[in-house]
Amino acid sequence: MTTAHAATTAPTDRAGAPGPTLRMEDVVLTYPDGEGRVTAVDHVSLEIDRGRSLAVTGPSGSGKSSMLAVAATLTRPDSGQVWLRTPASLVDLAMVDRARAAELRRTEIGIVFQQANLIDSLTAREQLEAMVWLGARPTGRTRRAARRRADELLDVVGLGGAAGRSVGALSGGQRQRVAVARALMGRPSLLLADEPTSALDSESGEAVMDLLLGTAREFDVALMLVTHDARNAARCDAQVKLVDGAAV
Ligand SMILES: Nc1ncnc2c1ncn2[C@@H]1O[C@H](COP(=O)(O)OP(=O)(O)OP(=O)(O)O)[C@@H](O)[C@H]1O
Repeated sequence: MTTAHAATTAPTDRAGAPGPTLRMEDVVLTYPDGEGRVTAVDHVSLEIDRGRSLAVTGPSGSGKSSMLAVAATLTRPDSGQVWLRTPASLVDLAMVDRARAAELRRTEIGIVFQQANLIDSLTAREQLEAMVWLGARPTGRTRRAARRRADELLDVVGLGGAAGRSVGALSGGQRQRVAVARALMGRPSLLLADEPTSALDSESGEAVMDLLLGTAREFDVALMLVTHDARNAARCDAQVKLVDGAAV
């Protein structure tokens, strides 16, 4: 079994102790396929430390998105452990129920997909603020805090001047930068990005990569990047290549 590392510290098993932010151990994921099952992830292990980045590469159908879906709590693996270490807890994502998974996706796990999936009628700022309303009934204080955080993050992604513009009026690259800002709203420990630049021209794609790698370092977030682009993969601290679901 090969373990891909974007980690510098030894794993330990206590919350609060040093160790990788994400540690996936011997993960297996299968899907129903006619009478039988297809193995999408085949005994894969990997680690990512806070502030570090890991690229998951491999040919089409090799299991990259499935691996990310497991780390995102969107799919539960058949077996294996998926340890997420946050400042407050150490949790096996393979074991959490749907409600806890949804809470973790709001607070500890930021996700960016190929398409930004924004609500066009909202402004960039509202798009980010909506992340907070999903978790709690807004009060005056949480409203002000959400607005402050949204504006800070829009500044970080270079869209401070566009906070009040409808996202439907933004370019593809700008929309993806809003999606990155939205993924950071909950102050996540883990940022997951699935082909975040493949719908963009090379210049916008590079800007989004700069942003993802820069924010991972700056905010001490562990970044998993699914990509088929060798240049993007080479910019990450480490890489794992999947072939037929297995790390090679
Ligand atoms: N919901 C599903 N039901 C059944 N099989 C699936 C499902 N999702 C993925 N698979 C299968 O699992 C395997 C891995 O798919 P996955 O999408 O993870 O690969 P990928 O490397 O991300 O591919 P791509 O680069 O084309 O997006 C493939 O054989 C795929 O057909």
